[in-house]
Amino acid sequence: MNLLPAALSVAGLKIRYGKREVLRGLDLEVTKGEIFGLLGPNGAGKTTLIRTICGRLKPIAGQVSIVGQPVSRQSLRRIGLVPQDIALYPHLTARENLEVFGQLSGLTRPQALSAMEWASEAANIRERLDERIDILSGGWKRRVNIAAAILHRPDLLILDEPTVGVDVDARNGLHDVIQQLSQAGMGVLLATHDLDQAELLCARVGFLRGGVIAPQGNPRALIDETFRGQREIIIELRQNPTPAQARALDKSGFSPSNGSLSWSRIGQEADRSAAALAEAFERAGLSTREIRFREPGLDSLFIHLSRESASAPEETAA
Ligand SMILES: Nc1ncnc2c1ncn2[C@@H]1O[C@H](COP(=O)(O)OP(=O)(O)OP(=O)(O)O)[C@@H](O)[C@H]1O
Repeated sequence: MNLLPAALSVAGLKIRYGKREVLRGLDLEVTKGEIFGLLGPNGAGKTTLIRTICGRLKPIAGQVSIVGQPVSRQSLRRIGLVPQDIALYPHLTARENLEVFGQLSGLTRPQALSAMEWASEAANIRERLDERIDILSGGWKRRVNIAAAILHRPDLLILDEPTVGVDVDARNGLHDVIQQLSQAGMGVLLATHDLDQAELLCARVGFLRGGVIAPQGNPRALIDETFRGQREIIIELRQNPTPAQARALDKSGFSPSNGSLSWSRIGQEADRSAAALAEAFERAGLSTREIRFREPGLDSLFIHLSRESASAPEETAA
């Protein structure tokens, strides 16, 4: 049993924009040392949730606690936020940026120096400290942004899409940094569209849809519970389907997975049914380049849940 307060605890959170309730009784807990992956389609409310946790939006109901304390000037200081857009001074060096952020977070000069030392090590940016931000690549900027956000050693680190616009090597470097910060005891809330990243880094993930986070759990366990041994069939087409063909594919349970040439569906089909499927596609005027099967991943679950949400009726507050 964990008797320490969670890094973040959200209970029954409701947020409304005008008549539209975007968060409808949302519950979430991120423990210290945990990386929680916040997933959800565009417009589901991830930014709204992050803004509420950071005290920028006032809920109409529910509570947010940061290390056991309700949102206040004091408790907000225990959060480090790395926003989606790089928030650094482009004409200053990484070191100068950290100095500015150190001053802004109210640290004395000696405290700021030791914080800079620690944060540069933790974000692995020592070798670039004296370079100007505007000449750094996306990955390095992101790491400097993380260093700036952790200067005050927060208990909760919120990362909003940290690997957007970052190449593969830099993405791996960022993953190492995030993992080390969680191992050092920070709770990490990672909002991401990168499902491979979530599967790799997060012990738990949650899908924000319909104003709540459901389901939540270990990625592998959620995949196994949902698909129960079924496999994903992926069909690569030779040419884009017409709108009518795309509608027919959608009706048969297929979703486009990577542009409109690749379609996938979860099913019971065995390898030997690939030929029969290819024939059925040919009859519908769709020539197939490849049909393959694989174990479903978090991306398959995401597509499955997004389809479910899309077919659910939209609710509006009275
Ligand atoms: N200030 C606002 N006034 C009215 N509606 C808003 C406001 N901010 C966001 N919304 C709406 O609330 C919903 C949730 O928006 P939000 O930006 O939180 O989603 P998101 O999950 O962060 O999306 P994305 O992944 O695209 O960043 C959207 O339908 C959006 O249009």
